[in-house]
Formats: sequence, structure tokens, C-alpha cells
Amino acid sequence: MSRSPSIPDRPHRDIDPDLPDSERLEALHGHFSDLVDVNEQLASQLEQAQDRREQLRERVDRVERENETLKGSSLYIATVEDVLDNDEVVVKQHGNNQEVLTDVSPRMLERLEAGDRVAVNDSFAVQTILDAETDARAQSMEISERPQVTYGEIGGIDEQIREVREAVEQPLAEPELFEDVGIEPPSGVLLHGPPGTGKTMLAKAVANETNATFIKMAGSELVRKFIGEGSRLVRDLFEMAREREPAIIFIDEIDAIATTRTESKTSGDAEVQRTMMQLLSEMDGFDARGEIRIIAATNRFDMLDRAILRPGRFDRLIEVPEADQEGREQILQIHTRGMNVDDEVDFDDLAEETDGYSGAEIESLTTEAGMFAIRNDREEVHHEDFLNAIEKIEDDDSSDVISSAGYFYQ
Ligand SMILES: Nc1ncnc2c1ncn2[C@@H]1O[C@H](COP(=O)(O)OP(=O)(O)OP(=O)(O)O)[C@@H](O)[C@H]1O
Repeated sequence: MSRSPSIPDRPHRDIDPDLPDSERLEALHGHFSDLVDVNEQLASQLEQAQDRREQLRERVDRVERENETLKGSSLYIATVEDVLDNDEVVVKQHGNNQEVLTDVSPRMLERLEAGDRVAVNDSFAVQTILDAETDARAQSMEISERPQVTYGEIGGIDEQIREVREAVEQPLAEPELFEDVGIEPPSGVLLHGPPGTGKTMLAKAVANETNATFIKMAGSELVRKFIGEGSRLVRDLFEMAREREPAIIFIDEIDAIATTRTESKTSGDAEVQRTMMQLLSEMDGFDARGEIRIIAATNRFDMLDRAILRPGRFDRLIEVPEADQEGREQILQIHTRGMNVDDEVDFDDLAEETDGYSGAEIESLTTEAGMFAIRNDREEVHHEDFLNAIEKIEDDDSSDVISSAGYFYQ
């Protein structure tokens, strides 16, 4: 900050009244010119102060403008339904589906087409047209016509495979069985268990077996920053599935939108709540005997809002636990199928050594063992390579590899 200039001293001159007139006149002249100097200094200081005031005023204006922009920047997402000739468009706001007729500038009108996603402010004035890159629909789903994963590639969870086949595959493949008996198949299946135990693989394998499109959406993707975006994505998800029947919708990390409601009522919470309500309403209006099956997964079963577990929703719970000794041996064998493994490798012993490892961790262990073989100039992977890999992984991650499985999942 600039320091304020010091105020000049008031000129002062003692003039002896007994002096001759000419000398007094000269002294008065001197005094006068001192006053003129001070006056000039003060005038220049005044000018500087005025400049500074002007600068400050401009700064205040700028900050106020920024403040206004910030206040106005919580925009809502809407879709243009119709572009009318008289500089008006009909937009439908995501989330509440409210349709509004709103004016747009001729310049904006030229760039708008029905179907465009736009951001609107509180008064529904179109602020921005969202381009393809901001189109969350394309970014946030993983779609695969028929995933490659088969049941044979999943080890240690045979019972869970059987349950999933019964709850998801059978209603798709043999719907008449349910019709004949007169029961509704489970609406949604919830897989819960520690990370890396094969939940996603299971969902993919069902899609593979039933020749269905696999559509995956992560719950965290549904928690978007724009109001209305999450529920819109849920609608898109089901629409996408309807377009591609038969389809398996897989919602990973469902806890992101379905955790127990907290007391806090921030707008973020309300938005998450709306997304979950949209999911529930899509599921409620769903034909359980149809060609779309829904599977969700979570590592945080304890946190889930029980509302999603009611009949007609995720009403079939399947726990996918950490593999036991036998399961780990199977997983080791599955992941070494394509590897050049020495006959001496003792999988039973390795399964014992990997107590607490998830399927995903066993998979990375086999790769690490292969790296040890390469380092030793061998094409064949030996038992000691696996042991070295275990040691390395445990050294690297001594703090969390073994405990990670239980970290989120109590
Ligand atoms: N039971 C298993 N059998 C064989 N491989 C497995 C198994 N579980 C996990 N894997 C390996 O780990 C990888 C990750 O597994 P997956 O994504 O299915 O786990 P997840 O339970 O969905 O994990 P997360 O909860 O973290 O999403 C798989 O691609 C697979 O290679």
C-alpha cells in the first residue's frame, strides 16, 4: 500500500513592523511565494489522492462485478427442446423437468439447436452452450457390447457366481420360468464386499453369458457439480440401456449416491438425494421381467441408505468376500494360465503366503513374479519369483497391502 504523502508545514515568517517599507514588502513577497509553493504541493497531493480514489473506485467496481459473476455462476443444466422464430427457445431444466419459454439474443439463437445442452441462470437466461466435451453422458459411462470376461476367469467365489446367475442371468435367459411360477425376479442385485474381489468381473461375466450390453456408471460420476446433472445421468443410463436391450446396468460405488442421510442439508446433499430419488424412481417404474438387469456394487455396505434395499429395488444382496485359501489358489492359477510357469511352483504354498490378498492384489503379484523372472534372464517363472514378489509387495506397501481389504469394509 502506498504511504500517504506528508502535509507540508505551514509557512511562517516573522516580519518586523519597524522595518523600512521596501524591506517589509520584500519579506511579504517571500512569504507569499512560500505560500504559493505550499499551495502547489497541496494541489499536487490532492490530485494524487483523487487519482488514488479513482483507482480504488475502479477496483471496487471490478470486485463487485466479480462478485456478481460468482453469485450468478451456479447455473442449472437444461436441454433446448425447441427453437422458435421470435428469438425464443423452450428449455427443459434437468432434475425437475420444468419446461420454460425463454428469450435469447439473436446471436445466441443462431448457435442453438434443439437437443443442445445449455447452462441457464436463475431466470432461465441461457448463459452457455455446453459443447460435446462437457457432455457428461459420453464421458461417464463405460459401454461394452459384450465384455470378454467369463465365469471361468473368476476364482474363489463359486457360490456368488451361482447366486448372480440365478438372480440376473436366469430372468434374462428364461423369463418364462418366472412367468409360469407367477413370481417377479429380483429387481436389482447388490454386490457388496471388499475392493478387488471380483464384483465388476461378475457383472461383466453375466453380460458376456447373456450376450447383453454392459453399461457401467460409477456412483462418483453421478455426483456432479451442476444441479440436475446427476439425475439427468441416471435417466440417460436407463435410456441407453433401453436402446441397447438386453443390457446389464452396473452401478459401481453406489454408496456415493446412497449413503445414509446426514443431518446437514447443504445444496450438495440435496443434489445427491435427488440423484438417488431419480434412480429409485427409474427402478420403481421398471419391468423386472424385462430385458434390462441392474447390478450395483459397494465396498461400504455399512454406510448404505436402507431405502435402496427395499423390495422392488436392490432386493437381492450378495456378499462377495475376500477369497479363502482355496479361492486364492484358484485365482493364482487363473492369473498364471497364460504365463510360462515352472512345474515346481507350489500354488498351495503361495495361497497360504497370500493370506489377506484380494483377487486384484493376487493379479498384480503374478505380474510382479514375472518381472523377477525377466530380471533373472529367465523365460520361466519359478516359485522363488513369487516369493520375491510377495516380499517386494509387502515391503513396498507394508502399511496397507494386507490391511487394505478391511480398510473400507467393516
Ligand atoms: N475372484 C477373482 N478371480 C480372478 N481375478 C480377480 C478376482 N477378483 C479380482 N480379480 C482381479 O482383480 C481385478 C479387479 O477386480 P474387480 O474390478 O472385479 O474387483 P471389484 O470387486 O469390482 O473391485 P472394486 O470394489 O475396487 O471396484 C480383475 O480385473 C481381476 O483381474
